[in-house]
Amino acid sequence: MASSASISRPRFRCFDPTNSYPATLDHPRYFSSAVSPSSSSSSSSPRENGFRDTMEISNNSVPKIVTGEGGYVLEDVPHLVDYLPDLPTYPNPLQVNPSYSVVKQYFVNADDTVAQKIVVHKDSPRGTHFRRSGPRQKVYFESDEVHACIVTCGGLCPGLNTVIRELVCGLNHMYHVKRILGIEGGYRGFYARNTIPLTPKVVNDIHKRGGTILGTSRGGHDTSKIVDSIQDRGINQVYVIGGDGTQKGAAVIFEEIRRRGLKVAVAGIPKTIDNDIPVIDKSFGFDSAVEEAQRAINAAHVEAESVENGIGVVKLMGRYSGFIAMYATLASRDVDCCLIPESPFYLEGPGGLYEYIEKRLKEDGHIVIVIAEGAGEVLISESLPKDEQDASGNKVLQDVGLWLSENIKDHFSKRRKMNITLKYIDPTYMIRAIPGNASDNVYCTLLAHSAIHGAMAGYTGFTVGPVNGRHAYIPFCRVTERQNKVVITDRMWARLLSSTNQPSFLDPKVVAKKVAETKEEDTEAEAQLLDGENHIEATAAADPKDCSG
Ligand SMILES: Nc1ncnc2c1ncn2[C@@H]1O[C@H](COP(=O)(O)OP(=O)(O)O)[C@@H](O)[C@H]1O
Ligand SMILES: O=P(O)(O)OC[C@H]1O[C@](O)(COP(=O)(O)O)[C@@H](O)[C@@H]1O
Ligand SMILES: [Mg+2]
Repeated sequence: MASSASISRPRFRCFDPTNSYPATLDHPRYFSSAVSPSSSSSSSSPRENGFRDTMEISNNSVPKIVTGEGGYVLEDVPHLVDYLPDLPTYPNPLQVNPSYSVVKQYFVNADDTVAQKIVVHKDSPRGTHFRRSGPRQKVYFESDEVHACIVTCGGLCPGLNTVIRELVCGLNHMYHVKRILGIEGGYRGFYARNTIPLTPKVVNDIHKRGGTILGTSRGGHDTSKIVDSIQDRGINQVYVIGGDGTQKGAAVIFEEIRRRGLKVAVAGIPKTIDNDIPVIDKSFGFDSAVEEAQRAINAAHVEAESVENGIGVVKLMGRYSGFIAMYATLASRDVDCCLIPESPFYLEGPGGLYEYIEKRLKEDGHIVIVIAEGAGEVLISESLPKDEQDASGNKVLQDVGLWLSENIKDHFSKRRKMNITLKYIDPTYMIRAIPGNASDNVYCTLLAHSAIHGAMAGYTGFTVGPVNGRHAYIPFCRVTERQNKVVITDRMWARLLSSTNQPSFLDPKVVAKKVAETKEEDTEAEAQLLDGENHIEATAAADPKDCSG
């Protein structure tokens, strides 16, 4: 728990192993939840800057938490020296790189951390922070010592190839790394497939293509075989691009590497078209997906308004989180109803979907409905029970768009005896297969560079990503402990409801319950900043979560 800033403590220095000067934080407490500050065995490890007594690092991989005054909390990421204390350091080659050496303050200050919550009240605690990403003065790898590998796992997402390209070019151009391997076909590729040597020439124009040149897969995460392969090949930097499942897999790989005491940095780059990874502002590929979805929505609208009682149904991706559907709806303005997993709906009776469709048909002559693939799960599983999982253990969903379309047709044609024309469009895989758009491509560069700087600086067991617009290193556990979801008691969903004029499908009692639940268990979700909003509540005190379990 965060300590009160008013408690008198000795003044410690916060050790940043990658800068030649010590950082200072007022009254930080460096501890792990499993090992008390006084019992840490690595605290006597010699450090090159001589600050070995200023902090304590656990030998166990538990959250590294620094607390400071005013409810300040730093949720730090692991570093190779946590378990390999005597590693030598080298000057960062960027110091003499003509492109970078002229950049004022190019190197990140050791004290820089990024606040998770930026809307605060006068007396709010300062709250959770993450280590700011970027190049450090010192690195823990010599350029010709680095043997990096890149793997892509899980579903496709626009921008995957751009991240691969930027990792290869960034490693090569900034740090002169020559040995970079592409692992084919996801995690199982470490032990069951060939590798591809990656050079800037090989990846030069792959960002113009959708998919991943490395291939991907679900399942097949065999930790010891993967780490054996890393060890056998002499790989010492592992760049893992993937979603929540992939980041969980990367966390286990990191733990095994740490257990074996290997000098191998593991960096995660979060990939999810669904935008379901928490903490980060948004995921790459999301903007591209929202943009591409406009074409399908537009087609549905054209079809629907060209006929009498035209109904257009568009299914968009979003297994558990309806961000693509919500943002595509807000962007399009042609959508009359958006259905997402987070907001339950019902078909029959007053306030139900059928009633709303009939109203729109009577008033406008047509209606466009966008439905996220995970919406209406309860309804659909009541009528079509199915309990399948994919190789990664994700639930295999039924086609909710088809189910909804059949039900609507049945209701209006057979029961209401209305002459309707319904067109169902499922553009999901067409959307997922496009290359990243311009803004995603720039974003992918920043993610790749953050990951490279972090690994070169000896950080490990981290995911990169922007938090309130500033790129940070986030411990794996923070991005895997829960899923990012649309908060339907938030203003963005209210904006959507007012833009479509659709019913909320919720009665006031359910809304009140949702508000209470949100406050209790999910204050962080409110800090998601896709809409630039941040809701700081009195309950959002600096209380670092122990996500080690
Ligand atoms: N809890 C877990 N522990 C280890 N590996 C996992 C875990 N969950 C998923 N994985 C692995 O991560 C990879 C990608 O996961 P998946 O859920 O398919 O996609 P995504 O990473 O996009 O969520 C798969 O190879 C899967 O075996
Ligand atoms: O058909 P697949 O490859 O299993 O993918 C379907 C799933 O992939 C996604 O696009 C992304 O999921 P992941 O982030 O887990 O890869 C989901 O929206 C969708 O449910
Ligand atoms: Mg996933």
